[in-house]
Amino acid sequence: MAHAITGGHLQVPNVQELAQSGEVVPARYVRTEEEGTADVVVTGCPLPVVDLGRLLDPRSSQEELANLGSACQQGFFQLVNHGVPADVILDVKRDIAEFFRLPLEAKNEYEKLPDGLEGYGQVFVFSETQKLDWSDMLYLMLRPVEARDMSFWPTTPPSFRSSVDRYSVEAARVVLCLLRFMAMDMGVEPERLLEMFGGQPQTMKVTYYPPCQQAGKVIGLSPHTDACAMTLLLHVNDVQGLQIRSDDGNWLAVEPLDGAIIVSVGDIIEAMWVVAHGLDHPDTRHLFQTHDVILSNGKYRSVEHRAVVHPDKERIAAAMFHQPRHTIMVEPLPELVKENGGARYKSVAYAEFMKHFFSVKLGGLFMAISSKCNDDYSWQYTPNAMWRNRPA
Ligand SMILES: O=C(O)CCC(=O)C(=O)O
Ligand SMILES: [Fe+2]
Repeated sequence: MAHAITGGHLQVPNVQELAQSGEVVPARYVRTEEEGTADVVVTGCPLPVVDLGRLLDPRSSQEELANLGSACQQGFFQLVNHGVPADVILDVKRDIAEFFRLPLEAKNEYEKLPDGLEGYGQVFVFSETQKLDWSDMLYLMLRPVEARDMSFWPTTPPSFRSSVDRYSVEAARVVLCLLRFMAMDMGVEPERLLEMFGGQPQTMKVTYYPPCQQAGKVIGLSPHTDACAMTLLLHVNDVQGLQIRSDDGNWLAVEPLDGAIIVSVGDIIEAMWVVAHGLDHPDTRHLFQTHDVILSNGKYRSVEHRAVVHPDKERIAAAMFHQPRHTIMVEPLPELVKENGGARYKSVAYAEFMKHFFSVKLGGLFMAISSKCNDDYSWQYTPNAMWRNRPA
């Protein structure tokens, strides 16, 4: 099943080795102007800042909640006072950086299998002609804990596993906290939203961007939105490269505050917001009957972003992706249905919802992402339950 779904990722060269060889950058990595090298990049635009300490403090919570809501509508923000102990962050950064310094043979002990996602290597290469990203990655399933495949977890440096585990716990805590406040901002019962995130599926993708002599001609990570509910992004070293698409089509270069964690709203939160409020959105409109669609004023956004590389410095970024439970039904939250005059919506299995959402958005890429879930989480397609109409 997983094989049929992923279709297999094609083997491509290790980019770190390629960079070290000093050879001319192969044509498959070189982008044209149409492929983004001529895009306008705007610097010096700070991302919104959300203060978790202020959210948690009853004296400032209300004010900060409004700030969170507006940051989520922009899609990206930096989280300060997140409460993740400094040593947890330092340890995970140090161990990740050390892993990528290992010789190739040592890193390849954790090599990704051709039809899998987890492990060390390159992902999402489906065609011989596709342009390639100037990066390697290590991808691990972190939560639920029983879904971990330890054969992909490095044992060098020796503290790698415990550092990642400790950071995973902290990231999950922060996400739970943010979800609770997001629910308040959306006007839905926090427990109702949190229930969808029980078990808190979490994966980590560490991306290693080697320096590149032709940095302006390659892309470290192609433009995309995150196929998850919420991402926490940690800059493992001090080299910047994240860029966010602004409404006018230009790229905003992100310069995070010291110690901040970058949070991005993923496609699922955007979709849930769509479902919760019944927004008329081109990506999901086909999931609803026309008469089910009710327009609403605002929404959270999952914003396109990309990563560029530095001419002479390596860059490492660790993204923690958070998902809802895989067994949920995506359906309008009852309180909002009530608020919206008892509108009728279809309930749809999360798996099917995602399949449709991403087949529109990513041309099927999601199916690759979900493949591991099929094996480990008993991801169920229940075709008869998918499109049932709910009575008002
Ligand atoms: O490297 C970065 O800053 C971005 C990483 C990212 O967007 C991702 O892993 O999805
Ligand atoms: Fe991303």
